[in-house]
Amino acid sequence: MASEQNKKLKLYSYWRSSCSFRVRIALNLKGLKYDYKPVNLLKGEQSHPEFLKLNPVGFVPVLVDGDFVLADSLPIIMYLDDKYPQHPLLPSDIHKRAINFQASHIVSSAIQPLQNLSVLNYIGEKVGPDEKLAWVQSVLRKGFTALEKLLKDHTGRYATGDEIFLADVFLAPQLHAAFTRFSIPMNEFPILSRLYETYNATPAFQEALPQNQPDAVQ
Ligand SMILES: N[C@@H](CCC(=O)N[C@@H](CS)C(=O)NCC(=O)O)C(=O)O
Repeated sequence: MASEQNKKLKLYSYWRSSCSFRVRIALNLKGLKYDYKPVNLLKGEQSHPEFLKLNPVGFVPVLVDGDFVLADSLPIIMYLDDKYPQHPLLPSDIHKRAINFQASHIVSSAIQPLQNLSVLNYIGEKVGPDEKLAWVQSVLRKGFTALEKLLKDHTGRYATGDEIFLADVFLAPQLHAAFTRFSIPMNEFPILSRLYETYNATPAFQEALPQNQPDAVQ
């Protein structure tokens, strides 16, 4: 039954999309196989009419489970967590659970939307191409400073203790982008840097890395 269900899962993803990367980590943690459907954001495939039928807002990721179509990484991950209980992504302790949501939301509302491709293209056109990196770095530093403060009383091997939860699924892609693409020095953020090293040594995260996806451009 489980393997029949797994065959139906399709993930519309772009290799460098941090939001897609979150879902890939969740799928890997739960041991779910899926068909990878590449959407080339640089070619504007997210705005093609066929893709807009799946997600009218024109963003990856989109999960298709049989006839059910779901967009946006948080609802997708929560759906997977409800449907596939193996490796729960939310702790049972209500405070730890709330901290997981807070950390995830810092990434998904105070960082990622401000450095999305469409925002950077707009800044590049209206303000100037040289301003893009400075803008992203200021957004990352503000968000990461908040995350360091939030996590210092909760962190263990992973963000909120010694088990992998939602906060880790959201943090890993953002840290990867910051440290590899946007030249944020790792030594500015010691807790986040340590977590980043741990994620890079954890198979479910390694397999979800951008460079390990079928549409990766090396
Ligand atoms: N809240 C959404 C955001 C989705 C999103 O911003 N996706 C980006 C890639 S990480 C995208 O498709 N960008 C295309 C564009 O800006 O045109 C989620 O978490 O999935």
